[in-house]
Amino acid sequence: MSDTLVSIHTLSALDDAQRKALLQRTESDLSAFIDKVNPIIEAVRIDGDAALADFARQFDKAQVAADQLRATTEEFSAARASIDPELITTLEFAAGNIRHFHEKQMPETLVLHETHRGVLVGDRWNAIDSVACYVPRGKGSFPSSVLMTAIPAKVAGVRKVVIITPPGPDGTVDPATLVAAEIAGVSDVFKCGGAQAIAAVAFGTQTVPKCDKVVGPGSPWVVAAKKQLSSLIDPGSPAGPSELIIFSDGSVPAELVALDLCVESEHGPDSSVFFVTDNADFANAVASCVPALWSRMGNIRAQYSKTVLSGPRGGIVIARTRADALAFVNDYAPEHLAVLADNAWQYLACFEHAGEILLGPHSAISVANFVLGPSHVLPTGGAAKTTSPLSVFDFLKRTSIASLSKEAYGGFAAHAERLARYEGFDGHANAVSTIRDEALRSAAGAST
Ligand SMILES: NC(=O)c1ccc[n+]([C@@H]2O[C@H](COP(=O)([O-])OP(=O)(O)OC[C@H]3O[C@@H](n4cnc5c(N)ncnc54)[C@H](O)[C@@H]3O)[C@@H](O)[C@H]2O)c1
Ligand SMILES: N[C@H](CO)Cc1c[nH]c[nH+]1
Ligand SMILES: [Zn+2]
Repeated sequence: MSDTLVSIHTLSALDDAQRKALLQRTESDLSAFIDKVNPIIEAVRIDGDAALADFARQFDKAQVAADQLRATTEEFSAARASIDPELITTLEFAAGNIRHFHEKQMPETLVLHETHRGVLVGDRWNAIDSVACYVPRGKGSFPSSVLMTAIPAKVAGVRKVVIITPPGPDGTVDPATLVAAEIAGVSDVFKCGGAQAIAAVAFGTQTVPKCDKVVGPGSPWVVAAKKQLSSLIDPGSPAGPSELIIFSDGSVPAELVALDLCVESEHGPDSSVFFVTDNADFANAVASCVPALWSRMGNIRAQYSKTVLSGPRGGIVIARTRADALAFVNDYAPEHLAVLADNAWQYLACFEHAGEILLGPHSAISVANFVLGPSHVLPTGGAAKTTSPLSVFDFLKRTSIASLSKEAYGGFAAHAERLARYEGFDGHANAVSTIRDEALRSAAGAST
């Protein structure tokens, strides 16, 4: 049994600075990563594929020749042949649910409202041209992230969807990642990861195409590179190290909370995972269940989980009152929020900021991570205060559409002219003055 203890943070005992520190994530201060990714970005800009091959050797311990960065059709076939057919069935099950959820999310292509007689205003939605989906492979492989990024992009209608993912030491892409790409309908998979992969799709290299946007989760190296390259490529919302807050009033077994604490904390030492409650006895019961669960995990995963749950970015937060507990969760704005309570729906209105809210003891975080339907790519680092989960809307943009009839025009032109004159724009004003009326009249006369 482990002698590591789960951190207990008593909210009422913290001063402002300590409470603020509890809200910090690894990605709250990226300066150390930014210093290191800048030369990587520059090398890819100058040397393209050759730099990608060098960095694969350096960071992924992989031998990938500069002219072999693209996964071949033979590699796709070999990947399919090498994995358990039941895993393929599961990937297809997940893909079906993800596709279904995102198809339901699609807006009407053209939405128009008649705000005055003869005045039509509205929105037209259409897809962006190209997107790169980053699929991590540092502390594990993530075929689920292929499905969670590429399927919403395809449903939205993006013409060019590519995948960038670090090669393994044998120089190939993780086989389930390739099969997931095939299931998602993506055939362009490139063997590059980390900051260098983000630079590759931002600049374009001899092999990797320049893309309009990059989405997908990643380590702080990836998040830092997205930030540095945001003037060249749309970096989407940050999806950095995984985060989870579990809220419970104590109406479920303590072991359930402990099980879920071990979910996102096993991603890596840079994750952030808390159980927040106002029930101190229940908190202690949860803390005492966790070590037995660590002993049922592999060494590396248990070590990551211990590091997170016994450190400053994890453990149990005990609030004096229910309102204090809920306020802490909203200040934190977690990526995932699990509400483990018998009557979980009663708390929904209390939570304003979270990437995802899972209600009730059967809405398991692991089900949502892998197969439920909504994307597991969610805003981290507090970005859930202003941004949303990855969805079809990340791959769509709106254009305002408007049309005025001849009859409606008159009711608007004089007002427009008045404001134009006030703002000092003669050209604008003339274009809706009697000069336009005369031009329109003479055009009408010419056509009769
Ligand atoms: N927020 C979300 O939606 C979401 C979803 C899934 C996963 N995640 C998170 O994604 C992350 C995945 O991280 P990962 O490490 O497994 O894979 P990763 O692919 O993001 O990172 C590995 C890459 O980082 C680069 N790297 C490693 N060490 C480096 C160094 N010293 N200098 C420069 N570059 C270096 C290498 O290029 C390597 O290929 C995890 O933190 C996980 O929690 C988040
Ligand atoms: N928890 C991740 C999102 O934060 C998703 C994931 C994929 N695999 C395991 N977990
Ligand atoms: Zn996870």
